[in-house]
Amino acid sequence: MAETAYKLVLLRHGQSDWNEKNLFTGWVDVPLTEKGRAEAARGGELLAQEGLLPDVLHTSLLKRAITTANLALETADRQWIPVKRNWRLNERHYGALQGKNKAEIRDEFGEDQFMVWRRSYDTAPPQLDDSSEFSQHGDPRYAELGENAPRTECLKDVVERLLPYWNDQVVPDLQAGKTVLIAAHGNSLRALVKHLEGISDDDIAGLNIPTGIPLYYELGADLKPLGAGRYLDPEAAEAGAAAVANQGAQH
Ligand SMILES: O=C(O)[C@@H](CO)OP(=O)(O)O
Repeated sequence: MAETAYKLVLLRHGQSDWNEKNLFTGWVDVPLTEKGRAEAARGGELLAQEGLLPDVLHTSLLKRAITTANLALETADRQWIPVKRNWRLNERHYGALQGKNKAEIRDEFGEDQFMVWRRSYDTAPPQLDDSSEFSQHGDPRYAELGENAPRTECLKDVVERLLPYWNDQVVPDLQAGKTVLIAAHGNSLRALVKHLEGISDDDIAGLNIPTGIPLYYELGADLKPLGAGRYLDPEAAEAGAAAVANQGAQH
């Protein structure tokens, strides 16, 4: 008998305005660039070519993920599928770094501190003040969070807030035999991949997720990957991940 194989596709949004400008973004709701829109459409093309047609979509509450999913599904002719959106799929809240240039932060604080803030598992950047122009304080989409809305997060915080959504909302869709598309972000997807693949707290620092390229997993009945995750365009994914890793060096 064939092994159970749940089908899961992870898609980081295409290039955003602030990816292009090399700014820490987090929960700031920035749009895609034209390049990002093209990446998203190409992502949909890859899904269609592979016959990986999503039955249900889960997105964050941020327009770069929402637009990416819309464009990909339009290309794959799957605009009609049901959609669930949740803040638990949002990018990591980048605290006081939101809106700051990555290369300038690296220059000002040094490579070590920069890497701790950017890729350590359990050290969050300083909190973002509610009065900052880059704060989400008072944003109606986070009303349900009240005073518990994050003002900064480390990756560990993201794992902790993401897993209840994974278990309660995504897993039932997989178990119902649906091909699930999750359109989200560099760090919320790093958190999910860490969980799925059992990557250690140290090793996750070296994992970077490229923009706009579907990452496909087959999961067994125990919800663990049956093999390695597979990017539908592996060459572009390798180049894209290297570009993400290198962002602090780009002036
Ligand atoms: O700025 C951000 O929100 C994220 C993703 O773009 O950046 P990083 O890859 O540096 O964690």
